[in-house]
Amino acid sequence: MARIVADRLTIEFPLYHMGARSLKKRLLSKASVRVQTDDSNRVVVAALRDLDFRIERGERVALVGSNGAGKTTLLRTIAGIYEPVGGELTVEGEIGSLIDPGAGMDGDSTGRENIRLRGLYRGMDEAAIAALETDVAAFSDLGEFLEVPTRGYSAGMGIRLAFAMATAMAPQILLMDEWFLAGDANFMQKAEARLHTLVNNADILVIATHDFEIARRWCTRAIRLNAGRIIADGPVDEVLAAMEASPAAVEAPAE
Ligand SMILES: Nc1ncnc2c1ncn2[C@@H]1O[C@H](COP(=O)(O)OP(=O)(O)OP(=O)(O)O)[C@@H](O)[C@H]1O
Repeated sequence: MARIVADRLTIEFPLYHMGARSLKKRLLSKASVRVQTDDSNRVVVAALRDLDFRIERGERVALVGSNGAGKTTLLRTIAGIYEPVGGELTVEGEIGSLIDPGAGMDGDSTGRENIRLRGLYRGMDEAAIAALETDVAAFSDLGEFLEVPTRGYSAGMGIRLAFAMATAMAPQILLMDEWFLAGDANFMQKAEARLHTLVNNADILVIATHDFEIARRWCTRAIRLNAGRIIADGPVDEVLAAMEASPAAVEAPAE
């Protein structure tokens, strides 16, 4: 059973380059509710603050909000890339993520080796790995580039391989950032059909996007973030209509 539950989930990023006594630090801490000093007197950005939500099986959720609102940070936290500094996040279900094209990819290994590594990591047997290899090779259409270390790929090639790998295995929870739209038009046509199958088979979908059309097309619920806090959570049409009526959200006050 897939489920994501956040209970006062908080994520902070330390800003290491600021010295303990810097003037900049004192000024920033006074002027901003997001740049703060933590208990160890380090300067931190409060990327997500006290988030409470539940996402249950069958839900299709769009994370929306302006630049720096926390959408990508939340996706990465659900994917297990960042550890909460406060609160709790419970994720039940196998995750497939289309967040960073390069994530989980070894740049020194070829495309083909990366496919095999992913299969091994997932505990697949040799027959399943061979099937995965055939499927990803056909879908990504990388030809001889499949034999080249992925470090040498263009951005578009990296996206093709990452997309083909992530969508070859049906995850229960599918996390997507809108980078996948960066594919060229031909690839996107192919990608959409595959994405539909994947989304229909996934128990939970979470997309971070600025694009209302994408949110309306793929999602039923929207969570609006602003300055690291949830300021709206409900049916996608209602949340987006409110955003259209009032695009500039007010900075949430510090507690
Ligand atoms: N690795 C990091 N180190 C330091 N600060 C970070 C890091 N990642 C994100 N942040 C900060 O956390 C906040 C939230 O960023 P995030 O990328 O999650 O926003 P977003 O809503 O995805 O924005 P965008 O729409 O611009 O992609 C920002 O203030 C950002 O500067």
